[in-house]
Amino acid sequence: MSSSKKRGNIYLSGAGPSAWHEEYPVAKGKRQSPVDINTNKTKFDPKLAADPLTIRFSDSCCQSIVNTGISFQVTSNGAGCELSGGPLDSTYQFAQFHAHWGAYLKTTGSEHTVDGVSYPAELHLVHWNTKYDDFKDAVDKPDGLAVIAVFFKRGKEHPGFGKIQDLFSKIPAKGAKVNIDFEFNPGLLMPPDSENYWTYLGSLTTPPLYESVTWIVMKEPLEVSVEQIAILRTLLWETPNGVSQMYNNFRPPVPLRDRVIRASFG
Ligand SMILES: NS(=O)(=O)c1ccc(NCc2ccco2)c([N+](=O)[O-])c1
Ligand SMILES: [Zn+2]
Repeated sequence: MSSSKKRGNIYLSGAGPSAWHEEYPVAKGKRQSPVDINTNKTKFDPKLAADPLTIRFSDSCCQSIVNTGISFQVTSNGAGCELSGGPLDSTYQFAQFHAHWGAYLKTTGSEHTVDGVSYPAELHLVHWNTKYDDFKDAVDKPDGLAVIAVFFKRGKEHPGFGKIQDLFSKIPAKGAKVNIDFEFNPGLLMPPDSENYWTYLGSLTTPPLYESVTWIVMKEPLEVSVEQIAILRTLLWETPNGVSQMYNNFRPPVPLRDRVIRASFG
C-alpha cells in the first residue's frame, strides 16, 4: 500500500495537489499537466491539419463503469476505438474515459484552463500506444498515452452523457463497478467540431503523474445541462471527515516550462 492510499483522498489529504511532489518528485517535472492554454502563445502547426486526427469510436467498446474513488471511469476493451494522425506517430487504442469537476456554484472544475478561464468540468478519453504490449506497459513511456480532453460547459442537456450518469447510483462507493449492458459510443462525447484542438506533451494529472501523455485538448466545449454538472457531484468519495459528495477532483494548472502548445487551427 503506497502511503497515498493510506492517506486516502489525494485531493483532500494534507495540502492536496501542492504536496504531491513530496511523494512524487516528478510533480515538479518539465512536462507536467494540466496547463493554462494562453491562446496568444499557442503556435498554429499546418502539419496537424495536413495529417488530420482520426478518432474512431464504436458502439460496442464500453464494458463497465467503476467508482475509482476520485472519479467515475468507463472502461473499454478498445474494440474498434482507435486514435491516430495529428500529433501522433502511431495508433493509440481507447482504454477509458473519466472526468474532473468543481464545486456547487463555483466556476472552477476543469484541469486545463484557456486564457486563465476554467470550465465547470473536463472529460478525459484515454488511449494507449499500440506499439507497446498493453496499457500497463505504455502508461509510463514518454509516448505511451494520448488523452483527448473535452471541456464541459453549461447549456442544453446531453442525453448521451445522461445515460452514463444514470449508472452513478449503482456505484456509490470506491471500487463499486457495474457492467454497461447497453450500447454507448464515446464518440457522442466529442464536441460537434473536433477538428480544432491544441496539443502538447504532458503528464497524468494525478499521481503517479507519469510524463507519458500527448494531450489533445478540444477547443470547442461540449454542452451539458447545469443539472448534469450537479449530478457529477452525487458520486461519493472518502474524505478525512467520512464519505461525502465527490467534487474538486481536479489538479490546478502547473507551469508550462519550456513547452509550446501547438494549435491545429489558425
Ligand atoms: N487525468 S489523466 O487522464 O491524466 C489520468 C490520470 C491518472 C491515470 N492513471 C493513474 C495510474 C496509472 C498507473 C497507476 O495509476 C490515468 N490513466 O490511467 O489513464 C489518467
Ligand atoms: Zn483525467
